[in-house]
Amino acid sequence: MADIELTTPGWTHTYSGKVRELYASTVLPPRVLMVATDRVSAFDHVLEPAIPGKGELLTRLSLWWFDQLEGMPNHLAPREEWSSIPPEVASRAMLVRELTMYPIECVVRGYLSGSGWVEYQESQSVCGVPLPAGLRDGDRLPEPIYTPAWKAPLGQHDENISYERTVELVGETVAAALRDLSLAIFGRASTIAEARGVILADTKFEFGVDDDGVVRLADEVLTSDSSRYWDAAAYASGNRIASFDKQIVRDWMKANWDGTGEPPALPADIVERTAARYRELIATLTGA
Ligand SMILES: Nc1ncnc(-c2cnn(Cc3cccc(F)c3)c2)c1Cl
Repeated sequence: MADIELTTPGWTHTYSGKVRELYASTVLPPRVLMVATDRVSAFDHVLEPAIPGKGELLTRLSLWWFDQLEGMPNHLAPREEWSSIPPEVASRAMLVRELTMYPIECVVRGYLSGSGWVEYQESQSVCGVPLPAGLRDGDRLPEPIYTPAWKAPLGQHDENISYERTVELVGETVAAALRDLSLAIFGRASTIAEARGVILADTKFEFGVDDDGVVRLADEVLTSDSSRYWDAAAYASGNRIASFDKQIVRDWMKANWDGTGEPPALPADIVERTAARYRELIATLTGA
């Protein structure tokens, strides 16, 4: 896509995700530019039109969380290098160290919802993790559970795998580190979010390793694209669908698309309500 290349020299486009673009630096030491677009995806489709400001809002959220999670090595490049970020994408880009990424989506669930609820009804377990009987949709789990997935090549579905399978993929030491880091970060993020009236229901982390062997938290972190956020007050009063993430879009799609062919365009009010929800989440969490 012609408009993918940056006008600022020194960057080569390397990856297109559904809603993000990756570029490799041709001049700096091994650095990667992660650019978030305003595109929104649901049900494995990129939807039209884009959500104005989404890329910037989710980038600000990631950066805020990286700061909150001090002590956890991450992939952000040193701040003094950030002046090299192309101005054309600066508000929605992160300059990061190039890592060797682990092929594991480190999913942590603190609540039962989405595909987890469907699976629980059939097997009283989620991704092979047995759960107590009698849980209802949206219930908080007794303890957060780690339910990894194998990171399929872009465009394919990630595949839920057992912890034992992650050991086969990355070895016992790294598999244990990814699990323990994911659960620890989820615990800290949940506490920070709940102190601000927001429930972190579930999220997905990705990690990589640098040339010195340091395991670093990578990719986007705790954004409304990689996580489910709910309003704690609404949840407490029994409203289990007041979510801060893409639920507005998902619900509209479910009501207006039979899942075949190209999805319909989102109406203007859905676009605006979704943009407002993203702004509200960032304001509630970061205060900005
Ligand atoms: N620090 C890093 N070093 C090397 N590679 C990555 C890396 C690779 N893939 N992804 C996910 C992705 C795919 C498509 C577009 C995106 F913006 C992001 C992130 C990272 Cl974060």
